[in-house]
Amino acid sequence: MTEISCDVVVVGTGPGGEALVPRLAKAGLDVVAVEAELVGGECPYWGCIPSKMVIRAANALAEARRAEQLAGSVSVAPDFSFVAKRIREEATANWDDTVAADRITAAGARLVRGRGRLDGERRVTVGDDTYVASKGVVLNTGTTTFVPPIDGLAGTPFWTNREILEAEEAPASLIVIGGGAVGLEMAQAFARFGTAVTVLEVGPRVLAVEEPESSELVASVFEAEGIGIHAGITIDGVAHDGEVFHVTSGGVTYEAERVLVAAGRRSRVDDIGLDTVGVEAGRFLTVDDSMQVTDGLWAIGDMVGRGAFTHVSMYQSARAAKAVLGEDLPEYDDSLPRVTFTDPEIGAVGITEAQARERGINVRIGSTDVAASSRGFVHGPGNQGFIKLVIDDDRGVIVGATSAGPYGGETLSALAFAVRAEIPVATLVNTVYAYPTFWRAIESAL
Ligand SMILES: Cc1cc2nc3c(=O)[nH]c(=O)nc-3n(C[C@H](O)[C@H](O)[C@H](O)COP(=O)(O)OP(=O)(O)OC[C@H]3O[C@@H](n4cnc5c(N)ncnc54)[C@H](O)[C@@H]3O)c2cc1C
Ligand SMILES: NC(=O)c1ccc[n+]([C@@H]2O[C@H](COP(=O)([O-])OP(=O)(O)OC[C@H]3O[C@@H](n4cnc5c(N)ncnc54)[C@H](O)[C@@H]3O)[C@@H](O)[C@H]2O)c1
Repeated sequence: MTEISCDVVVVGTGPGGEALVPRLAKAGLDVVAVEAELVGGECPYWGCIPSKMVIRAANALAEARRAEQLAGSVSVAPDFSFVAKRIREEATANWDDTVAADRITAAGARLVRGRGRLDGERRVTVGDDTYVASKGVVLNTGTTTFVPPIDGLAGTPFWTNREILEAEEAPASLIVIGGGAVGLEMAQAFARFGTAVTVLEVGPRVLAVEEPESSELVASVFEAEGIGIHAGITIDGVAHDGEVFHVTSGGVTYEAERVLVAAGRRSRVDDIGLDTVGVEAGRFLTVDDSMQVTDGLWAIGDMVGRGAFTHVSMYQSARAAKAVLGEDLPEYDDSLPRVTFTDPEIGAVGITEAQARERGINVRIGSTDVAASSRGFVHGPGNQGFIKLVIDDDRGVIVGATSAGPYGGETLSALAFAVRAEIPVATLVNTVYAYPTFWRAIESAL
């Protein structure tokens, strides 16, 4: 066992860790980055980027089909190989992280390939080496796919987000277990490539973390596109006969060429030696607003349970950098903007109506139908959407908002600033909204 000294060890380089390492190295610290798989984590290789490329391609197909109603006849022949190629050549370099790894070493940090494990305070072991960090350790070990304990599932060749984003062709049929962001985004995108898709969701509604209106909108659009949505069901068993999956639920058997397990994520907190520093993690690792777990130990990203999004991980990375460098930190922004990239996009920020009522807020709701707005009317096919504002009537500010519709994630930006900066509703009402934009619908909702 060799002991190697340094200032900071970053264990896991998801998007936040990947950004943190050069930032600390450029500030003059001796930084060691430990990565078990690919530098950059899930987002660039099996998450955000390739999934959004599939969605971009699928939406182009959907728009081409809509042109039939707007601009004349169009012939669409979906071919998944185009996006499969783009994912290989433009997004992931065939799942090769050389460029990202070089960025780390070029910044003066050391990159150690392997699985890191805490070995007492400020110590991380990788293989035969133990890194002793004078300032401390930052954990960014992320999540893995949660595979629900469904009878028979474990022994089958099911797909996770990784296999579906490595696919070279769209399967003829697909059963999606889980109607959250991963399941819904992939369900619609593959359906637009011609895959027959069925979504099975154990909860009472899909996209349950968002407003009920968002769930209803997505379900109705999906059903109109021929996607089967079954919520409030229990999956009794999964079998694979060598060619076809058989998924049974309440006396019904669904059959498909592929099954995608998109039933949530599990934090990688079990095998990273937290016991050696006296920390017990539940589903997530608890941190304070400076991302500190205990003295000399920080954590960022999905594993801290403050929103499993790349932008959250990056925000926390910047905070952890300041904390490690001993710089002052402003208050934590917990406004949590987020976008589910279905079509229509479901953008949301802050808290939902139900959460506001649970908190005892004197709630006033503003809402409007995007399809009925001037821009929605002009847009025509694919114009479904709504804007919903959750207003704290006592304080006169918006505490949560949903922007669902075409470019709903972009329209969200105005609402994200309104929530974050607590712009008074009176000011928002006394504002000019450009005509005819989608964001002008915010005025109607107000
Ligand atoms: C299909 C899909 C689509 C998504 N789309 C979006 C999106 O559009 N927008 C968005 O904001 N978010 C999206 N997300 C979520 C986003 O990918 C995550 O929030 C983001 O990757 C941040 O994760 P993280 O930094 O916590 O860890 P991860 O990305 O999981 O990275 C953790 C890293 O740590 C490494 N590691 C783990 N254990 C060890 C160890 N012991 N030693 C060394 N290394 C270790 C892993 O190999 C990995 O590289 C998506 C996720 C999925 C699955
Ligand atoms: N656009 C984006 O920003 C984006 C896209 C994808 C993922 N993400 C992030 O990744 C996280 C993980 O996404 P996810 O969709 O895997 O998880 P999720 O937790 O959002 O959704 C999982 C769904 O699976 C359901 N489920 C669980 N067990 C089941 C079972 N046995 N049978 C049927 N359904 C079951 C749950 O009720 C839930 O609705 C998200 O919470 C999000 O933060 C973000």
